[in-house]
Amino acid sequence: MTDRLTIRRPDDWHVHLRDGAMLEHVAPYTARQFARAIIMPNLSPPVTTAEEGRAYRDRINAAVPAGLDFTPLIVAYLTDHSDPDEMARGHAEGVFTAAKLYPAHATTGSAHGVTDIANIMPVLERMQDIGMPLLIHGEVTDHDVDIFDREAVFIERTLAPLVKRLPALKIVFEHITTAEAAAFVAEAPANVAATVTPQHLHINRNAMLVGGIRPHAYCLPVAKREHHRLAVRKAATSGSPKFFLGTDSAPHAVHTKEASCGCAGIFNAPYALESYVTAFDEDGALDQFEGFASEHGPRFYGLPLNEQTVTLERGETIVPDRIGEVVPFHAGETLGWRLV
Ligand SMILES: NC(=O)N[C@@H](CC(=O)O)C(=O)O
Ligand SMILES: [Zn+2]
Ligand SMILES: [Zn+2]
Repeated sequence: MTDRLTIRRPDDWHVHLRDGAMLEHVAPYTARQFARAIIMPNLSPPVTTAEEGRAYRDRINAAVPAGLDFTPLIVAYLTDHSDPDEMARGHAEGVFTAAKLYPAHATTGSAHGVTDIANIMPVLERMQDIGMPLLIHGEVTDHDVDIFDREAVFIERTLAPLVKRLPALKIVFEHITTAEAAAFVAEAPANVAATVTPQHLHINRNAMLVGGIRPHAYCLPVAKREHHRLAVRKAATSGSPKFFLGTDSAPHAVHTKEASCGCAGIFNAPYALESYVTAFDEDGALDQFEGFASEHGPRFYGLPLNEQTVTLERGETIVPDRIGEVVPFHAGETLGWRLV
């Protein structure tokens, strides 16, 4: 039995650090574990220009405690009015690592998102030409589609046609939650990959709804049935280079979650590595953890692997009920691994 695991320092390929006081509060948790992170741009207002991206990067760097080695990778928020030249300029100047497609009104902070993918086709064509990755919140927003089906329907209606139309575009299907998504990505060409969150490895929809409604288990895409959780877990622990770590840590103040209309998002940053490694351990896949956490992501993005290491060991991690104004994922639980 492995009791200690030393791996290359991981990166988080999908995280919400927010802005202002929340940024100050949450950035240290991400920076102490991860060397780099893809920072989601769904601020209000969203990060749409290279100039806004640069200013946001400065604010993030100022919020990271001195002595922590951490590089934020900034992402452009695509709107119906995004300009191919502005995207290409931001990418060439090293501000925008990627661009994010939020279907309008699909999730938190997506009101300025794209109403029809046809509106951004010139931008996507340019991104394909310059090798700039497209990150996707993959859910349709049609009112006649059940919330539990929105990811699978997105594959049929939007993602599969997009991959056909722009076969060389680098695409990350973010925070996958279904067997359909895991299968689609596994069978797609090498330029299509996916991130997987800790919550979608650990919980199914019962966690949200059994014994009372549990707002801190609510995020988007919403957790699905158990067979979907198992399929996502199998993909993550398979060793396939198409699946990599992206926490989707999405902090919301407790009063905005525990409300008649609560916000979507789970704050998992503080114990992200302990949470992931627990799932890999349960599946007898500790030997696949370094690939998932530290190698597949940088290889997909064309970035160097980190040279520093981190060590995880078997031992108790007690997750507190609250961290400031935010309830963390696994609140009140004890995890069987700790970050040394
Ligand atoms: N995942 C979530 O439930 N919420 C995210 C947005 C997102 O990633 O969809 C947020 O910004 O709060
Ligand atoms: Zn999302
Ligand atoms: Zn997210």
